[in-house]
Formats: sequence, C-alpha cells, structure tokens
Amino acid sequence: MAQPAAFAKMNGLGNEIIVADMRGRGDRVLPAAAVALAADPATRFDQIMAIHDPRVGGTDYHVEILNADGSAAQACGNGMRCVVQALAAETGRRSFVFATAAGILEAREHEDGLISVDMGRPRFGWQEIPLAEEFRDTRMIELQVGPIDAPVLHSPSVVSMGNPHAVFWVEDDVNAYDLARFGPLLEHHPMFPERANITIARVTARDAMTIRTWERGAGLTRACGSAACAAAVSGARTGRTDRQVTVTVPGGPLEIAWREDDHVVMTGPAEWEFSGRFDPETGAWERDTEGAA
Ligand SMILES: N[C@@H](CCC[C@H](N)C(=O)O)C(=O)O
Repeated sequence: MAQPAAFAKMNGLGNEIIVADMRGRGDRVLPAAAVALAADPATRFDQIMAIHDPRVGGTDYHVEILNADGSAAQACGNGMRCVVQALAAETGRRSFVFATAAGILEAREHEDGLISVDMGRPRFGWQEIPLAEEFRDTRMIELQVGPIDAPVLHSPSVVSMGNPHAVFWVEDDVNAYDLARFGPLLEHHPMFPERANITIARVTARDAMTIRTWERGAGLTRACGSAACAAAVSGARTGRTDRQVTVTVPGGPLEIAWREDDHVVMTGPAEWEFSGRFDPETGAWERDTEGAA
C-alpha cells in the first residue's frame, strides 16, 4: 500500500480522464491501479494523467499517461486540457510547459475557459509511426477490413502525433460503421507493432469533419484529441481540407489548427466532475467529502 494521492475525475468532451497529483513523491501510478480504477463504474476512465515534478529545465511539470488497460500512452490531447484546467484552478496561472513522452508541450487556458494545447509536430515516416513495413507515402497505405473485393474500410492515412494513428476516410455517416468490432482488429493489426488508435473520418466541408475513434488501450471513446489532430493533419495532407478545421467528435467540436510552423494546436473545453484520493499501487480510492477544504 502506498501513500494516497489526490485525484480529480474530469472529462474533455466526454473523454474520461483522471488527473492524478503525483508531485512531491518518487513513485508512479502502477498499471494495476489503472486497471482497478477503470473497472470501477464510478472511476471508469480512458486515460490517467499523472502530474509529476519537473525533470527537465524550462518545464513546469512532467506528465505520465496511462490507458485504461494499464499501458502507457505518449500523448493525450483531451487529458492535457484537463491537466491545464486543474493546475490553472490551483495556481491561478494560465499557461504551462509540460514534458511528456511525446516531447515538450505548451498549453494555455483562455479568458473564456477554453484551453489550447500545442500538440507538437506530426510525424509521417513509416518507422516513426511505427508501421511494420515500409510505405514511402503514408497519406494512404494498403490496409483493409472486410471482403477483399468489397472492403468495409480501407486505405487509411497514418500519422504519429507522438502516438500512432490510422484514419479511415468514409463518404457516409461515421456511425454506420461497427467500430466496436473493427476497432480492436485494427488496433492489434500486425501492421502496427505498437498498436494504433483507429479513427473513421468524414469530411463535410473544407473546414469541417466528423470522426469517431477506437482508442488504443481504452476502446470506443466520446472524444480523442490526438485523433482529432491526426485526422485534421491527414485531411490537409491529402487535399481534403484546409489546415484549420472543426473536428466534431461524439462529445462535441474541437478546433484544430495545423500552423505554418508545423505545430498542431488543439482548442476545446475541460470539465471537473469530482475529487478524491487513491492508492497509486492498488487503485483503492475514496471520494472527497463534499464541501471539504
Ligand atoms: N484520449 C487521448 C488519446 C489517448 C492515447 C491513446 N489511447 C494511445 O494509447 O495512444 C487524446 O485525447 O488524445
């Protein structure tokens, strides 16, 4: 049993997030704790964002990310917005620099409460994503599900936003596809040695698209920020959209801008639900008493 750590249950457009305060201590949230918290309907989450003391000069905090299955994730856009809202409420500051497995990220809370996260530069090389075999052009790779002569989904764009993404383009309703069935098959496809986040995307205008995502290590989600970035970048890269796009996920809209300096900036909301304390080794937890200081 470890010393309890404070946490906040939050969400970013319905992407279920636990923000864990691991500052001032040397231990980490263990995969077993993540699995236990994910199995409890009250604390069910898609990602845990564990805030640690900074380890690199010029950064404010180090953030570790765990998926619901206990695996590590390099990037989580919706979770970063939750982290910013929690830290802004605590410190009164509005902008922060974070170190993550995907690199150094800057983020800020705006006057209207929306939060922008600079998700860094997309990477398109097949070894960077990574893919299991060489594709010189990752705007469209050979991969399909369904019958060989009439595939249900095929030819995804692939990209790393720090984490691996495949974006399948469709012309009709994204809800018409059984993502709960195809998602796990594609997440674990041999093409993706580190597995992948799987998105179905429909472009509705030069500056708008609708997506649904099956998240690596978490399953179907109401929102995936890095997938929204991956879809926006892939839309622009394949000539389907402009570089500034409203990406509507099941939980609502995210504004994505792929800037001329190659950085992808995502803007959207975050919402606090409740707070508590948990054991980072086992996941045993209790809710804070309402109104307690
Ligand atoms: N919900 C996240 C992405 C989560 C990470 C993903 N499951 C992975 O393992 O790469 C987001 O908002 O970006």
